[in-house]
Amino acid sequence: QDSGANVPKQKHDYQSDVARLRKIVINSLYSHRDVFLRELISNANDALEKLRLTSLTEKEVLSGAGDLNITIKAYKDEDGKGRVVIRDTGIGMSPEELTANLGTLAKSGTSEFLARAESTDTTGTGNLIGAFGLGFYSSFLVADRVYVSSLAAKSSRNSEPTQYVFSSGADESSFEIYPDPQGNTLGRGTEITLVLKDDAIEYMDPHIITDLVDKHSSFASTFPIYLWTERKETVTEEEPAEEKVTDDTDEDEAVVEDVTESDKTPKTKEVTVEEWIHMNSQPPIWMRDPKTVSDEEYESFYQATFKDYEKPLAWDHFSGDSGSGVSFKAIIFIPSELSSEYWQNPLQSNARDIRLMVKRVFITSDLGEDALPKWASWVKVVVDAEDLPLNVSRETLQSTRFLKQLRSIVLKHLLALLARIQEKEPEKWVTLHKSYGNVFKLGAVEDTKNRVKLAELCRFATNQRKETSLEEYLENRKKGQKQIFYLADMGTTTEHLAKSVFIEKLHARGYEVLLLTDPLDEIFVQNLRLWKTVPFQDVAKAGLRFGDEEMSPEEEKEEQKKLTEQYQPLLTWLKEQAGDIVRDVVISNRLVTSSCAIVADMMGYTANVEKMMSASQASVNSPMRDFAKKQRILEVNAKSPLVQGLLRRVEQLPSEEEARDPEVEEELKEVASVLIDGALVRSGFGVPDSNEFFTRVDRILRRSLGVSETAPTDTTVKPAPPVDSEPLELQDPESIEWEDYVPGAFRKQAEEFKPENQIVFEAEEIDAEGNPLEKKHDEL
Ligand SMILES: Nc1ncnc2c1ncn2[C@@H]1O[C@H](COP(=O)(O)OP(=O)(O)OP(=O)(O)O)[C@@H](O)[C@H]1O
Repeated sequence: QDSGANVPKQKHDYQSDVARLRKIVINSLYSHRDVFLRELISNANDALEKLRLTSLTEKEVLSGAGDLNITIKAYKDEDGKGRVVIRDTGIGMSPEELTANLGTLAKSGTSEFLARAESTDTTGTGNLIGAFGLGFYSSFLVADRVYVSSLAAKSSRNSEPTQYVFSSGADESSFEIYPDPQGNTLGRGTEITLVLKDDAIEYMDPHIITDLVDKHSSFASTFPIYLWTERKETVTEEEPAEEKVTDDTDEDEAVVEDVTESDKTPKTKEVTVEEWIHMNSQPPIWMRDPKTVSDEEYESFYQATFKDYEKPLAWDHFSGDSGSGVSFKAIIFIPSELSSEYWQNPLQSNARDIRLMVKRVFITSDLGEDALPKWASWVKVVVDAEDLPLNVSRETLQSTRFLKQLRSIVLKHLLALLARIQEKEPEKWVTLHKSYGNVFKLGAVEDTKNRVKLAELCRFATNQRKETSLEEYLENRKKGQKQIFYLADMGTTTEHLAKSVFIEKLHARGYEVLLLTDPLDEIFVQNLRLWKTVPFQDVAKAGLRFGDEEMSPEEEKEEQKKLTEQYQPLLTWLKEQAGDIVRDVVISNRLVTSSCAIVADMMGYTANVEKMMSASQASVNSPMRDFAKKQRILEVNAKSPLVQGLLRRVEQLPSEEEARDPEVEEELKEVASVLIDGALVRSGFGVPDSNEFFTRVDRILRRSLGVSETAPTDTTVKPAPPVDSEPLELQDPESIEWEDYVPGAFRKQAEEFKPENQIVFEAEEIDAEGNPLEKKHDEL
């Protein structure tokens, strides 16, 4: 490949993001130069896969070149520069595609990546490449100049393709596209020629190339990858060696066999034997016996196949028969982390990484929406089916029985793998749970078929320990306990929940309560309703039973009745005061130190559910919601001196109209309203009017301090000056040159404003006429 001096060349500027990316690549990634080879091999593999897929419906694309393979050749050109040429017989690119694919970046998250890479030092950038992948631009890590020659596959849309060249130097801000002066030499596909930088000449060494392919790319392709080599051999004159292109080294050994039988010493000479070595000749790992595959091989395979630069957390390699007569081999992988994209929209996420092969030939990784439930859409799977027809289209595939069976096969193995980690690998389990914990809760809600297994994987904090499974919770239940107690308040901390008024008594008595802070938790318990026949009980709701009550429910009712009679005047009076907020006022059996609390009735919403509903906006004005909102009960603690005191005061209120003292009544009402609002806050609800609430608190405080309740606060303030009628001098908005916003720029500016970075000016103060003043300031 050379510059093609006599052909018309079109010059294009790189899109600005490409220019930025190339700059990062060239300037700061010296220590990651090796990545170029795997990136180019991976692109070549993708192009071959695309060709093979297209050929299922359009045979014509296969014309032009024979085998589907990738070749790598390194040599010195006539100028003594090292060149590495990577060629594939894949789908190829038209000149328009060369321009669009290599001159622009179409990846999501590009700008964010670039901003992060630009603001990090070189050491941090390695991780960033890991997360992003540099693709084709990594060529410029090792090359001064890159030529990409490409001939698109023949198709109905492009029946006479022409071979074009993309050419660009590492230091250039533009690239050129022109017809290949050598004509259509490729037959089909793409050839990338890297003119190596002088300090990257080591990449010509076949041993280094072989090592790199072995380490990173031997699993990147199911197509053969050949490396061109030459070696010196001594052969007899009669039988000179020929150049061979073969993937079988044995044949070449036969070529050099000395077969001379003459008694004369045979004449020998040294010849150069050129040979294509097949570098990835092992069968794909999913076809091998799991016992013969090392952990490193699984890891490299996963990284190359799913383009994840992190190693997988765990995997399971198995084979089986689907029951519908399809035998298969499969590996499922759990990525080290759940991608952050997942939680942005978990209910929309479809499995995109089930790579279905038929007899080693990749068919598709898009098996439709129902390929896996949403909770498991992150799992990476390679599955090779022996007995499916090779030309299955996606539509027919989706209706095959095998696909439905595949779903349950994958889920069964995934759940077994998760359970195995939980049981046998505590450290890995902790890591796994950190990333996937909530996925199991989502799964238990979504996937009713696997609900029990998924719920077994869920963990919750409690008032007694950092973490428990539902199973462990039940093991710790107290005699007679027939409910799983929980308290949910999304967005708070478990420490905060542990101090809640609702668990006062349970905690004091030694009962364990699940403390749920994630929005998913409430949905989880509401859906499960019970675990192993034991129902969940929201301790912020009516219906709480400890299970060891000494009295029978009848006796309790009797006792409650007595207390209620005793406190009736207070209960009735409080109900008048709190009529807008609660449906009833009753004596509590859940409070120890707090004077009162507001609980949701069986049909009502707890504070947490109310929060969730406001967040979702789903049914803001529904009558059901209004009804449920009013299903709250004010519970008062009969043992609280405050409540007892209030009862006494209420009892003392005269009933005869003429004896009533409105001032005393007002004062008492104020106390009650603060008590009720306080109960709302304490129970996690919002107060209807917080301003009003604090005004009342203010009045009560004044009273307790003996300060006049009516004395006004001096509220005079300096009013603003009159409206300024002078017109402002406005700048023409068109003439303003706004700088493009660069993420991270504010942080940079803030850094610059640190005191040590401030510039100190020397200046003198001047009067209105511009004369210097006597007093000098040395700093401004
Ligand atoms: N050998 C090739 N044959 C055909 N098309 C190619 C080849 N190499 C690159 N391309 C095209 O150029 C595009 C850009 O390649 P690049 O390597 O920069 O990004 P990518 O492959 O999309 O992503 P990444 O490599 O980071 O996963 C590819 O998507 C593909 O369309």
